[in-house]
Parts: sequence; structure tokens; C-alpha cells
Amino acid sequence: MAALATPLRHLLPAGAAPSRSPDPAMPPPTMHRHCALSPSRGRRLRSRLSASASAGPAGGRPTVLVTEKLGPAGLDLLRAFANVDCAYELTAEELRAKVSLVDALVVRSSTRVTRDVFEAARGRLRVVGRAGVGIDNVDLQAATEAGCLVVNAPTANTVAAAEHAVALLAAMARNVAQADASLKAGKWQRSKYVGVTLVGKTLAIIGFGKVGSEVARRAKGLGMDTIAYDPYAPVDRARAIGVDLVSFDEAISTADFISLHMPLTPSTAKLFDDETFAKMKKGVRIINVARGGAVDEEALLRALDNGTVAQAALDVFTEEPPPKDSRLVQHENVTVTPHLGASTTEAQEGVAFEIAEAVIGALRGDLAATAVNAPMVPTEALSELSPYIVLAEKLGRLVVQLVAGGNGVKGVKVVYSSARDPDDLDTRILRAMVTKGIVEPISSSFVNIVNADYVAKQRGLRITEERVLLDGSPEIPLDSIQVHLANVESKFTGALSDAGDIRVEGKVKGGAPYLTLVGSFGVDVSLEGNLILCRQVDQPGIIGRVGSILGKMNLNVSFMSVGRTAPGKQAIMAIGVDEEPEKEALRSIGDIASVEEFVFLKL
Ligand SMILES: NC(=O)c1ccc[n+]([C@@H]2O[C@H](COP(=O)([O-])OP(=O)(O)OC[C@H]3O[C@@H](n4cnc5c(N)ncnc54)[C@H](O)[C@@H]3O)[C@@H](O)[C@H]2O)c1
Ligand SMILES: O=C(O)[C@H](O)COP(=O)(O)O
Repeated sequence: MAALATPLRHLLPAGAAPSRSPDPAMPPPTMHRHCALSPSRGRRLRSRLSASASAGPAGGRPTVLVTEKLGPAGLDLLRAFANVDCAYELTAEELRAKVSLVDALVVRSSTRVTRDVFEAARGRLRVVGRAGVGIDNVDLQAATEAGCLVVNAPTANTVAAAEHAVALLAAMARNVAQADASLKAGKWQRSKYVGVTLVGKTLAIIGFGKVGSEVARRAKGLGMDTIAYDPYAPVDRARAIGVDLVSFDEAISTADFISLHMPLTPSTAKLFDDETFAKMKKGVRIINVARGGAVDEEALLRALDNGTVAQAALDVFTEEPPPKDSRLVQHENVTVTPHLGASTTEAQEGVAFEIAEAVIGALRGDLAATAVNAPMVPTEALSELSPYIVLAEKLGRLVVQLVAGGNGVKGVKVVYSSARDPDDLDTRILRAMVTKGIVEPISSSFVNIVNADYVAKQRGLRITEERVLLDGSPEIPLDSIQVHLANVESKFTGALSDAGDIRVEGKVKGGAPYLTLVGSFGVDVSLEGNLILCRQVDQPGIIGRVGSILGKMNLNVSFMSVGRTAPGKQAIMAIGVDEEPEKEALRSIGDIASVEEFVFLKL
């Protein structure tokens, strides 16, 4: 049995102090020094959190409710520590009735752990364990508000999902499901079910994370030319597997087969729409074992009907189960399975064991590496830092959207400017929130103070922190936070510092987060809603032209700020808009002669 997580290992990482020299492009600090986590604060936190750690009510044996089938080894492990109640296919009402009698709940994807469930638990439920990766069936906000830790099992089903993708790929290419149904219906249709070979064909993997890279290894073994699109994946990891990372357009336009392995995020939702299908090779074949929402299912149907897509193999659907009369499911060129990616005996054993370990650890008061929410943040740190926590996450979210590709996001530097003694400023939660902002929009990971370092390490992200000690009053915890991404290309070159890093800086003003620096351009905009950044030659009239384009589209501009290097030279305009502009509006902004580049960012 693997060892259970060391208490607070991930909350209190050793050696929080990085050792980097100052960025020459940064404003000159009055003094610069690095900090380490104060040992006394670490001890205080440890004892406070372990004081709350015990087992069931009044320190007795805890009770765990398991609502979906789990592998026996995981159940045995749970039984060694707790009373286990296995109750499957509960109605929502039955679940609400039971949940107030248990300390932990273990589910897969069919149990909906809604706000009602947390309310019905009346404070007793301390842990929800999701035996799998996706936790869209658990209301995380409600869990956090209820002080309930949510843990998942993010790695044990990776191979199963990859094998299922390969199984679908081969089955689709050789019409296995269709031919099986035909023969069972008494037919012998050899010429109807002539397939296509895999060897020498190009497979494009979209999303080169845990599952995507395992699919790549297997596809190479089948003799397929394998390419991948993932703007955030490290090039060296792809190279080690013999996979070329290419642009999205190159991936989809050159592939004979396309396999989806990215998470469902705002930027991947319906990524496969009419426009995307139109760029594909005629006769392409698609496999989706990721999430149904990444594909516009109506557009896929059109592409199947007009022959752009020869075949599709789908394990996941926008709505699960899909409607019985779904045209997509019934389509003769579509092979379907009912979300079976993780369903192997071995994966379910692994997932059950992984989740049992995490749930037991959490009931004991350990903060597991796979925790997906963090209710246990010290209140005093939270109240003082709360506006900076928001700022840190927004800066992370913003900076990652400026990445164009290159070597993948690896080096992140967070620079805190403050007049406060480093020992009196605990930046772990800020660093965690920068990580959260960077990682969450591009992955299926959920990041918080508990798992931020773990997630960063898993993704090969090296987060370093620097302190710039300012003169002034230590009353205010921070003057500004800068986030730098090194060795990446930017889709907005105006965001590059003189040192070539993507650099953004923010401050808290009146309790709200503001963007104050982009590359070398000073700006002053509230970090709310959506942002358009334009770089242009500084000359009169541009603000009016952009404003009138947005006005014509009926888009409400919430703020505008211009930063320039010198009059008549380069300038950056930051425009806040409440809603996402149509592509046409963005195109018209790009068409203004003196606008050299622009980017739309969701905050
Ligand atoms: N069908 C199943 O039963 C099953 C089983 C396991 C996982 N999954 C799903 O598969 C997906 C991938 O899982 P994973 O464990 O490999 O996650 P992961 O986080 O390890 O990998 C996801 C990868 O997608 C990349 N990515 C993010 N945004 C992207 C974008 N816009 N374009 C291209 N790439 C992008 C990320 O950089 C990351 O490398 C998840 O959605 C997960 O829920 C499904
Ligand atoms: O997110 C996951 O882990 C997979 O989609 C599998 O989900 P399942 O536990 O419902 O099989």
C-alpha cells in the first residue's frame, strides 16, 4: 500500500524562497531580497489544522457513504479505517437523507453532489471523494462554503482512457461495431465494411496532457505519424515521445485522424465547430474520449452528412446520456460508447484505491495532493490578502492567455513589491492563485493552496518568487504583483518586457484588482469582465474609431486606458468590455491602419 500523504506537505512546502537575480527590465527597487516561510507560522498552521483532524463524530470511527460501484481494494482500504455504507442508485432525496449521517461521500460521475446535498449534510460531511478526474458533478463552491474538502483521483484512469481512444480509433477504421451489428442481424456484408489502414496515416492529438501523450505512444506503435496541438505542453516532453507540436490549423488540416484530449474549458467549448470542420481534410476521422462539450454536435452532424468527416467515434456527449433519438448517436458513420473511457477493471481498482487513500488522509486531517478545493485557509491571512488573492489569480489567467506557443509554459516568476518585512507577508496563497490562474484555463486540474505546487510540478511549471522591498508604510501588505513568463512566444508582442518575458503587473485600488503594466507599457484598468488590448502607433483619433466600432456592435465599454512609451511612438490601449465581441468587431479593430496588433482576453 502506498503511504498516505504527509500532513500539510503541500500546504507548507519547504524552501519557499527562490533564488533569482532581479529582472533588469523591472523598475529599480529600493532594496531587493528574498524571503523564506517563517517556521513559526508553519508550526502554528500545522497545529491549528491537525487540531481539527480526527475521525468520526466525537473522535469515533468515521462513516463513509459510497454511492457508486468502487473497486474492492479501495473499499477494503476504506473499511479498515471507517464504517462503509454502500448504497447505489439513490434518488436525490435518499442521498439528502443519508448525507447528514456520514463524514465522507465517495462518488463517480453519476451522483450529483449539489448545493442541496451540502445543505442537507448540516456540517457533518467533511470530504467528498470523486473516484475519477472530472468533478463537474460536484458543486465545488457549495463544498467550499460548507467547509467540505473535495478530492479526486486524477491519474489512475489515464491509461484506460488512452486505450479506449485507441480502441475506438481502430474499431472505427475497420467498421467493427457496424459489421458486428450487421452480422448479428443475419447479414454477410464484406464489401460494405471495407476499412482504412492506420499505418502511415497522420494522427493529430489535440491536448497533449496525461491521456494525450499516452495515446501518442500507442499510435506511434501502430505506425501512425503523430502530431499534436497543445499550446501549453512542453516541447521536450513531446520530442521525447517523437511527436511534433504544431499549430491548431496545421494539426486539423493535415490529419487523417484527430483525437481529442483537452479539458472542457471556456476556450475549448465547441472548439470543433463549422469553421474548424471546414479546415479539415475531406474524409477525416474524429475520436472524442475527452468531453462532449468540446464539439458542436450539430456542426459534427453537418460535417458527417457532407462527407467532410468520414467517421466519428464518441465516448462522451454534451448531454449524458444523450437523447434516445439523437441523430448523432444513430448516424451510421458514428461509433459510440457510453462514457466508458475509465471503465476497465484495473483503472477502477486504481481509482478506488487512489480515492480511498485521499479520503482517509483527508479524514485524518492530511491535506492530500489531489484536493480540489481549499477550505482550510487561515482566516487572518485570508481577510488581509483577499483582494490580492483575486488580483493574483486574474494576473495568472491574463498572462497565460497572452501565450502563443513556443516551448510551452515552464518558467513563471512572481515579483511582489512591498514595504513589509518578508517574514510578515505569507505569499504562498498568492503563488497558489497565480498557479491557479495559469493552469486552470488550460487543463482539467483544479488548483488551490493545497495542490498548487503539486500541479505546477506535474506540469513542469517552475514558479519562482521574488520580493522587492520598498520604502514606506508596512500597513498595506503589497504595492504590486508582477507575473513574468519566460521563454514563450506571445500572441501580443506588446506584452513582452525588454528581457523578452511576457510581463503583466497589477495593483489593488479601492479593494479592486487593477492591471497597471503590460510589457513595458503602463496602463490603469480594472480587471473585470473582458479586456481588449491593442498596440498602435500613438496618434489622435484611434480611441474614437475603436469606440465607435464597439458602439455599433452595441458593446458596452466599461473603461479605456492608453499607455505609451513616448508621444507619437508606440502605445497600448486597454479596453474593458462587458460582453465578448463578435469576431467581426474584433476583425474591424484589427483593420484600423495604425493598429499593429490586438488581443481579446477573458478575465
Ligand atoms: N472518457 C473518459 O472516461 C475520460 C477518462 C479520463 C479523462 N477524460 C478526460 O480527458 C481529458 C484530458 O484528461 P487528462 O488527464 O489528459 O488532462 P490533462 O490536464 O493531463 O491534459 C489536458 C491537456 O490539454 C491541454 N489543453 C488545454 N487547453 C487546450 C486547448 N485549448 N487546446 C489544446 N490543448 C489544450 C493542456 O495543456 C493539457 O496538456 C479531460 O477532459 C478528462 O476529463 C475522460
Ligand atoms: O473524468 C473522468 O475521470 C472520466 O470521465 C471517467 O468518469 P467515470 O468515473 O464516470 O467513469
